[in-house]
Amino acid sequence: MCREAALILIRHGESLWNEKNLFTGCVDVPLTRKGVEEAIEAGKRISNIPVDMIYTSALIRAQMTAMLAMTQHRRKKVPIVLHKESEQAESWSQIFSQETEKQCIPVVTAWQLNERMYGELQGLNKQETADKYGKEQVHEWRRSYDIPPPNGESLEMCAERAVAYFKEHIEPQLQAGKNVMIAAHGNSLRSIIMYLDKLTSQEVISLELSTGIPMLYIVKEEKYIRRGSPAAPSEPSVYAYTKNLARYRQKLDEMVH
Ligand SMILES: O=C(O)[C@@H](CO)OP(=O)(O)O
Repeated sequence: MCREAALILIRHGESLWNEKNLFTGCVDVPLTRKGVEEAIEAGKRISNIPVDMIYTSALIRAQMTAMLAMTQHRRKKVPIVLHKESEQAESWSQIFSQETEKQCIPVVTAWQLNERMYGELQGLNKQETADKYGKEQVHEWRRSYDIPPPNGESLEMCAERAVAYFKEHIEPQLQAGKNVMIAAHGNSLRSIIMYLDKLTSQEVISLELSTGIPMLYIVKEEKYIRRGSPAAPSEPSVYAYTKNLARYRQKLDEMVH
Protein backbone atom coordinates (compact mmCIF):
# COMPACT_ATOMS: atom_id res chain seq x y z
CA MET A 1 0.00 0.00 0.00
CA CYS A 2 1.27 3.45 -0.82
CA ARG A 3 1.13 5.46 2.39
CA GLU A 4 0.22 9.10 2.30
CA ALA A 5 0.27 11.66 5.09
CA ALA A 6 -0.54 15.32 5.55
CA LEU A 7 1.99 17.68 7.05
CA ILE A 8 0.83 21.09 8.25
CA LEU A 9 3.32 23.80 9.20
CA ILE A 10 2.15 26.86 11.10
CA ARG A 11 4.20 29.82 12.17
CA HIS A 12 2.80 31.15 15.46
CA GLY A 13 0.41 34.10 15.41
CA GLU A 14 1.60 37.62 16.19
CA SER A 15 3.43 37.85 19.53
CA LEU A 16 3.67 40.88 21.81
CA TRP A 17 7.23 41.39 20.58
CA ASN A 18 6.29 41.03 16.89
CA GLU A 19 3.85 43.83 17.62
CA LYS A 20 6.58 45.97 19.22
CA ASN A 21 9.05 45.10 16.42
CA LEU A 22 11.58 43.57 18.84
CA PHE A 23 14.02 40.76 18.06
CA THR A 24 12.54 37.79 19.93
CA GLY A 25 14.49 34.60 19.23
CA CYS A 26 14.29 32.26 22.22
CA VAL A 27 12.62 34.76 24.57
CA ASP A 28 9.32 33.18 25.56
CA VAL A 29 6.75 35.84 24.64
CA PRO A 30 2.99 35.12 24.37
CA LEU A 31 0.58 36.00 21.55
CA THR A 32 -1.24 39.29 21.20
CA ARG A 33 -5.01 39.38 20.83
CA LYS A 34 -4.43 39.61 17.07
CA GLY A 35 -2.13 36.56 17.30
CA VAL A 36 -4.88 34.64 19.08
CA GLU A 37 -7.28 35.53 16.27
CA GLU A 38 -4.73 34.53 13.62
CA ALA A 39 -4.29 31.15 15.29
CA ILE A 40 -8.07 30.60 15.34
CA GLU A 41 -8.28 31.63 11.69
CA ALA A 42 -5.46 29.22 10.83
CA GLY A 43 -7.37 26.50 12.67
CA LYS A 44 -10.44 27.12 10.53
CA ARG A 45 -8.38 26.67 7.39
CA ILE A 46 -7.11 23.28 8.48
CA SER A 47 -10.24 22.10 10.22
CA ASN A 48 -10.91 19.40 7.60
CA ILE A 49 -7.38 18.04 7.50
CA PRO A 50 -6.50 15.02 9.66
CA VAL A 51 -4.07 15.61 12.53
CA ASP A 52 -2.71 12.59 14.44
CA MET A 53 0.28 14.21 16.12
CA ILE A 54 1.31 17.75 16.95
CA TYR A 55 4.84 19.01 17.39
CA THR A 56 5.49 22.45 18.80
CA SER A 57 8.55 24.29 20.00
CA ALA A 58 9.12 24.71 23.73
CA LEU A 59 7.90 28.33 23.46
CA ILE A 60 4.44 29.45 24.53
CA ARG A 61 3.63 31.39 21.35
CA ALA A 62 3.90 28.21 19.25
CA GLN A 63 2.01 26.15 21.82
CA MET A 64 -0.79 28.71 22.09
CA THR A 65 -1.06 28.74 18.31
CA ALA A 66 -1.32 24.95 18.09
CA MET A 67 -3.94 24.73 20.83
CA LEU A 68 -6.03 27.64 19.55
CA ALA A 69 -5.92 26.25 16.01
CA MET A 70 -7.13 22.87 17.28
CA THR A 71 -10.18 24.42 18.95
CA GLN A 72 -11.51 24.86 15.40
CA HIS A 73 -10.89 21.32 14.21
CA ARG A 74 -14.02 19.42 13.19
CA ARG A 75 -12.81 16.06 14.51
CA LYS A 76 -12.85 17.46 18.08
CA LYS A 77 -10.03 15.29 19.36
CA VAL A 78 -8.31 16.60 22.49
CA PRO A 79 -4.70 17.74 22.14
CA ILE A 80 -2.71 16.51 25.15
CA VAL A 81 0.79 17.79 25.93
CA LEU A 82 3.16 14.92 26.66
CA HIS A 83 5.44 15.39 29.67
CA LYS A 84 8.59 13.34 29.40
CA GLU A 85 10.92 15.73 31.22
CA SER A 86 11.17 13.31 34.14
CA GLU A 87 10.00 9.79 34.94
CA GLN A 88 7.61 11.21 37.48
CA ALA A 89 6.14 13.73 35.06
CA GLU A 90 5.61 10.95 32.55
CA SER A 91 4.05 8.57 35.02
CA TRP A 92 1.83 11.25 36.61
CA SER A 93 0.36 12.19 33.23
CA GLN A 94 -0.69 8.69 32.18
CA ILE A 95 -4.13 8.00 30.75
CA PHE A 96 -5.81 4.80 31.87
CA SER A 97 -8.56 4.49 29.28
CA GLN A 98 -7.74 3.29 25.78
CA GLU A 99 -11.06 4.66 24.60
CA THR A 100 -10.17 8.14 25.90
CA GLU A 101 -6.66 7.88 24.53
CA LYS A 102 -8.05 7.23 21.04
CA GLN A 103 -9.78 10.60 21.21
CA CYS A 104 -6.55 12.42 22.08
CA ILE A 105 -3.83 13.94 19.92
CA PRO A 106 -0.35 13.74 21.46
CA VAL A 107 1.45 17.09 21.53
CA VAL A 108 5.23 16.83 21.64
CA THR A 109 7.16 19.94 22.63
CA ALA A 110 10.77 20.21 21.52
CA TRP A 111 13.30 23.01 22.06
CA GLN A 112 14.91 22.00 18.78
CA LEU A 113 11.94 23.61 17.01
CA ASN A 114 12.45 26.90 18.87
CA GLU A 115 13.10 30.15 17.05
CA ARG A 116 16.67 30.84 16.01
CA MET A 117 18.57 32.14 19.05
CA TYR A 118 19.04 35.81 18.23
CA GLY A 119 22.01 36.38 20.55
CA GLU A 120 22.61 39.93 21.70
CA LEU A 121 19.85 41.24 19.46
CA GLN A 122 17.12 39.65 21.65
CA GLY A 123 14.93 42.41 23.06
CA LEU A 124 16.35 45.11 20.75
CA ASN A 125 14.10 47.08 18.43
CA LYS A 126 14.56 46.03 14.79
CA GLN A 127 14.26 49.56 13.40
CA GLU A 128 16.57 51.11 16.00
CA THR A 129 19.13 48.35 15.39
CA ALA A 130 19.00 49.09 11.65
CA ASP A 131 19.46 52.82 12.35
CA LYS A 132 22.45 52.08 14.57
CA TYR A 133 24.30 49.39 12.58
CA GLY A 134 22.96 50.12 9.09
CA LYS A 135 20.26 48.41 7.09
CA GLU A 136 22.67 46.09 5.24
CA GLN A 137 24.28 44.78 8.42
CA VAL A 138 20.93 44.08 10.05
CA HIS A 139 19.60 42.45 6.90
CA GLU A 140 22.68 40.23 6.86
CA TRP A 141 22.05 39.22 10.49
CA ARG A 142 18.37 38.58 9.81
CA ARG A 143 18.41 36.89 6.47
CA SER A 144 21.85 35.61 5.48
CA TYR A 145 22.24 31.87 5.64
CA ASP A 146 25.50 31.44 7.49
CA ILE A 147 26.27 34.73 9.23
CA PRO A 148 25.08 34.64 12.87
CA PRO A 149 23.93 37.73 14.76
CA PRO A 150 26.34 38.60 17.64
CA ASN A 151 26.53 35.49 19.86
CA GLY A 152 23.43 34.02 18.25
CA GLU A 153 22.56 31.35 15.72
CA SER A 154 22.74 31.73 11.95
CA LEU A 155 19.97 30.11 9.94
CA GLU A 156 22.44 27.36 9.15
CA MET A 157 22.98 26.67 12.87
CA CYS A 158 19.23 26.76 13.52
CA ALA A 159 18.70 24.33 10.61
CA GLU A 160 21.25 21.94 12.05
CA ARG A 161 19.12 21.26 15.12
CA ALA A 162 15.63 21.85 13.68
CA VAL A 163 16.12 19.72 10.56
CA ALA A 164 17.95 17.02 12.55
CA TYR A 165 14.96 16.87 14.90
CA PHE A 166 12.56 16.75 11.96
CA LYS A 167 14.45 13.88 10.34
CA GLU A 168 14.87 11.90 13.52
CA HIS A 169 11.46 12.33 15.13
CA ILE A 170 8.88 13.66 12.68
CA GLU A 171 9.82 12.05 9.38
CA PRO A 172 9.38 8.48 10.73
CA GLN A 173 5.84 9.38 11.85
CA LEU A 174 5.00 10.73 8.40
CA GLN A 175 6.49 7.66 6.74
CA ALA A 176 4.26 5.54 8.98
CA GLY A 177 1.25 7.42 7.59
CA LYS A 178 0.64 9.70 10.60
CA ASN A 179 -0.72 13.17 9.82
CA VAL A 180 1.39 15.77 11.58
CA MET A 181 1.04 19.44 12.46
CA ILE A 182 4.11 21.46 13.42
CA ALA A 183 3.63 24.83 15.14
CA ALA A 184 6.92 26.70 15.27
CA HIS A 185 8.68 29.90 14.22
CA GLY A 186 9.77 32.02 11.29
CA ASN A 187 13.32 30.74 11.15
CA SER A 188 12.96 27.19 12.47
CA LEU A 189 10.22 26.68 9.84
CA ARG A 190 12.26 28.38 7.10
CA SER A 191 15.00 25.86 7.75
CA ILE A 192 12.56 22.93 7.66
CA ILE A 193 10.99 24.27 4.45
CA MET A 194 14.46 24.59 2.96
CA TYR A 195 14.84 20.85 3.56
CA LEU A 196 11.34 19.91 2.32
CA ASP A 197 11.49 22.05 -0.82
CA LYS A 198 15.21 21.41 -1.41
CA LEU A 199 15.94 25.15 -1.48
CA THR A 200 19.50 26.36 -1.85
CA SER A 201 21.05 28.65 0.74
CA GLN A 202 20.50 31.46 -1.80
CA GLU A 203 16.81 30.63 -2.31
CA VAL A 204 15.98 30.44 1.40
CA ILE A 205 17.12 34.05 1.87
CA SER A 206 14.00 35.39 0.19
CA LEU A 207 11.60 32.95 1.88
CA GLU A 208 9.38 34.91 4.28
CA LEU A 209 6.61 33.36 6.38
CA SER A 210 3.61 35.28 7.62
CA THR A 211 2.35 34.75 11.15
CA GLY A 212 -0.50 32.27 11.55
CA ILE A 213 -0.63 30.99 7.98
CA PRO A 214 -0.90 27.20 7.68
CA MET A 215 1.06 25.47 4.93
CA LEU A 216 0.05 22.05 3.74
CA TYR A 217 2.31 19.33 2.37
CA ILE A 218 1.36 15.88 1.20
CA VAL A 219 3.96 13.27 1.99
CA LYS A 220 4.02 10.41 -0.48
CA GLU A 221 6.74 7.93 -1.44
CA GLU A 222 9.23 9.89 0.67
CA LYS A 223 8.48 13.04 -1.33
CA TYR A 224 7.08 16.28 0.03
CA ILE A 225 4.49 17.83 -2.23
CA ARG A 226 3.69 21.42 -1.30
CA ARG A 227 -0.04 22.17 -1.60
CA GLY A 228 -0.23 25.68 -0.18
CA SER A 229 2.27 28.38 -0.83
CA PRO A 230 3.63 30.39 2.10
CA ALA A 231 3.95 33.37 -0.24
CA ALA A 232 0.29 33.30 -1.23
CA PRO A 233 -1.83 32.46 1.79
CA SER A 234 -5.11 32.76 -0.08
CA GLU A 235 -4.02 30.38 -2.83
CA PRO A 236 -6.86 27.91 -3.40
CA SER A 237 -4.43 24.99 -3.54
CA VAL A 238 -4.32 25.07 0.27
CA TYR A 239 -7.77 23.55 0.05
CA ALA A 240 -6.91 21.06 -2.66
CA TYR A 241 -7.57 17.55 -1.48
CA THR A 242 -6.03 14.25 -2.38
CA LYS A 243 -8.35 11.25 -2.49
CA ASN A 244 -7.45 10.37 1.10
CA LEU A 245 -8.08 13.89 2.35
CA ALA A 246 -11.37 14.04 0.45
CA ARG A 247 -12.40 10.77 2.10
CA TYR A 248 -11.48 12.14 5.51
CA ARG A 249 -13.50 15.25 4.88
CA GLN A 250 -16.46 13.14 3.84
CA LYS A 251 -16.20 11.15 7.06
CA LEU A 252 -16.30 14.40 9.02
CA ASP A 253 -19.41 15.47 7.14
CA GLU A 254 -21.06 12.14 7.94
CA MET A 255 -20.16 12.45 11.62
CA VAL A 256 -22.09 15.70 11.84
CA HIS A 257 -25.26 14.25 10.28
O1 LIG B 1 12.53 38.30 16.12
C1 LIG B 1 12.57 37.11 15.77
O2 LIG B 1 12.76 36.18 16.54
C2 LIG B 1 12.36 36.78 14.30
C3 LIG B 1 10.94 36.36 14.00
O3 LIG B 1 9.99 37.30 14.42
O4 LIG B 1 12.69 37.90 13.53
P1 LIG B 1 13.20 37.90 12.03
O5 LIG B 1 12.09 38.45 11.19
O6 LIG B 1 14.39 38.81 12.05
O7 LIG B 1 13.62 36.52 11.63
